[in-house]
Amino acid sequence: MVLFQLTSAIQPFIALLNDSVETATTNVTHNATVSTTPFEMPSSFSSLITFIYSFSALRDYLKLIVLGGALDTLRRLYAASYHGFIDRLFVTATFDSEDFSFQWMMFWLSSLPQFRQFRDFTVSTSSFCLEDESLECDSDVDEEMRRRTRPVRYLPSYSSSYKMWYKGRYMTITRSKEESRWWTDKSTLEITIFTRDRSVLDSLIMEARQKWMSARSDKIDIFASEGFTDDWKHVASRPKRPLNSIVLDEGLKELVLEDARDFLKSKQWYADRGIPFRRGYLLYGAPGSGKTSIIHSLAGELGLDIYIISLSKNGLDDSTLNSLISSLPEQCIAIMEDIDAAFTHGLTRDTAGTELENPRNRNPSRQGRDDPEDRSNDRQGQGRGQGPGESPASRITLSGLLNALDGISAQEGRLLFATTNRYHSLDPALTRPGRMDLHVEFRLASRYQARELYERFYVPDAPENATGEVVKDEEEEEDEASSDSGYVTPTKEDSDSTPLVPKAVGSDEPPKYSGIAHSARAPKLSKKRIARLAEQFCARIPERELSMASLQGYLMCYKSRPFQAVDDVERWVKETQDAQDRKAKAEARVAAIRG
Ligand SMILES: Nc1ncnc2c1ncn2[C@@H]1O[C@H](COP(=O)(O)OP(=O)(O)OP(=O)(O)O)[C@@H](O)[C@H]1O
Repeated sequence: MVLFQLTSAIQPFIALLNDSVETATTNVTHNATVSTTPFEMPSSFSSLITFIYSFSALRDYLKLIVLGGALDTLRRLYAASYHGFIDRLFVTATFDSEDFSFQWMMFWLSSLPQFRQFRDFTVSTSSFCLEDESLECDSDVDEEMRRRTRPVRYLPSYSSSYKMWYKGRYMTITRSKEESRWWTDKSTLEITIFTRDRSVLDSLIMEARQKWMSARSDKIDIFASEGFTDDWKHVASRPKRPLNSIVLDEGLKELVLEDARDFLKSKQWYADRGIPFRRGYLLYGAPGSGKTSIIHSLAGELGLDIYIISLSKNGLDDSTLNSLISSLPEQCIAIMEDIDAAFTHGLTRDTAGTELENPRNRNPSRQGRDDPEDRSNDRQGQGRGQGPGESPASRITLSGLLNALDGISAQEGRLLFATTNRYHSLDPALTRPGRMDLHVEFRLASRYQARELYERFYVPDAPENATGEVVKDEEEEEDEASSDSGYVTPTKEDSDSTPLVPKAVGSDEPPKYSGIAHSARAPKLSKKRIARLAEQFCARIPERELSMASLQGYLMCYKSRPFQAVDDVERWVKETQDAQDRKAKAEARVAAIRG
């Protein structure tokens, strides 16, 4: 039946062929009488085969196909046995540029002395180019150039394969770019070592990791998500912030640090009791009081990386959030800043399923207070610059967030830090123990904090005697008090023309000081003297009215003028209070108009 259909199908073509052969023959013989027999349609399968086989060219094609197939099979067999053989002799590892290990390997490679002997490189200033070992000629580069440009490194190029010896073993390194993914810069690094012992590869990776870690021992790595994907991306490296640079009420930072340290050591304790090995910290209180700063500082202190979870990120939904939290590494610090901002409508679990709106149009004068008006505004979808009808950017629901925090797939071993300026607007389900275990309040600056901040601000850079004190006699200090380091604040005109023109005491000619650091221009005071000034400074600061950030901002204007900072602080406090009053009155008027 099939054969019948086949033959009927090709019949028109054979007829066509007959016609064309007849026509061609007629043309070629120029009217000569030539008998041309038309093709006869084969009536059975065997006669079809015989018919096809009667063409000599087809016979040759068939032979070619069989021969080609045999050759290709032989080639494949050879390749398979060759790779099998090679696989037994070599250990091969591939590092993907989207994985962190790629950075270790690139950094390690570029610092190998034998790597420098090659002749073909890619020159790079990317983030894994750390400053400890860059170009050999870098020593000739002056300080300013160093500051203004990124360090340069030689990395493996895409076009070459590098052959070298590692601990007596032959090794090849090939870097290749993934051409199919034109929208990314994804590349891979393949390292093949001539050994049957996989521990050689282990030790190579450990060495690369160690080198990377020690080069970055003073830095913390920060990761963030891209919103639509559940991948973590390395976004920055920041120098560690010493914990003592943050001034809080006595014992507060020690409490958080000890709690975190204790948690990290207690995995077994949690396992024995069947308690999920996770810890959540809720840092709440006034804006600019050090919540974010202490998290960064703790990360440095505990040697953990920071993973920023931005709930208001465009495109983030419950399932992406869940995957993001599940894919956190076992020991890390996850931060959710301004967690209240995600709940623009004062969302509670009853409204779970409601999508959250784009946050962050905070009113600073209200932050840090439990303001009922704030919450009512929020419920109406106002007060953050987003109308009730506007489309949400983030699609997180409260139940989605709660599940992500302590659901079945939530990562174990992580420390979660959430910050908020509006503690009381948070849903109790979010703040309950198990999700937020330790609640820490950050208040506006006390006099104690103001004094500590002042002392740290003017602490001498380098100790000049054995006890670490910069010793000055009182007379010298009095001179400094009268001149306050001999520099004046620039006027608008000054700053328009030159960055800052200092005036030497008793001289009409302003000396050029280009490149002189503030610390060099500041008077060198003894610790005792600084302590006395700090006492005067803090006595003029009202208790719990100003934020630490604003005090820091004030002192920044007096970097090299500690005496003037004390003299002017009273006026500044008064002006700040007046400004706050004016703002409060304006807000009250707006509220009254709104009814
Ligand atoms: N307690 C503090 N000790 C030292 N510096 C502080 C302190 N609080 C704030 N600062 C300084 O103020 C700035 C802002 O601090 P930070 O971002 O940590 O405040 P925050 O409480 O997180 O503010 P927000 O709630 O607005 O996010 C930082 O530069 C920090 O150095």
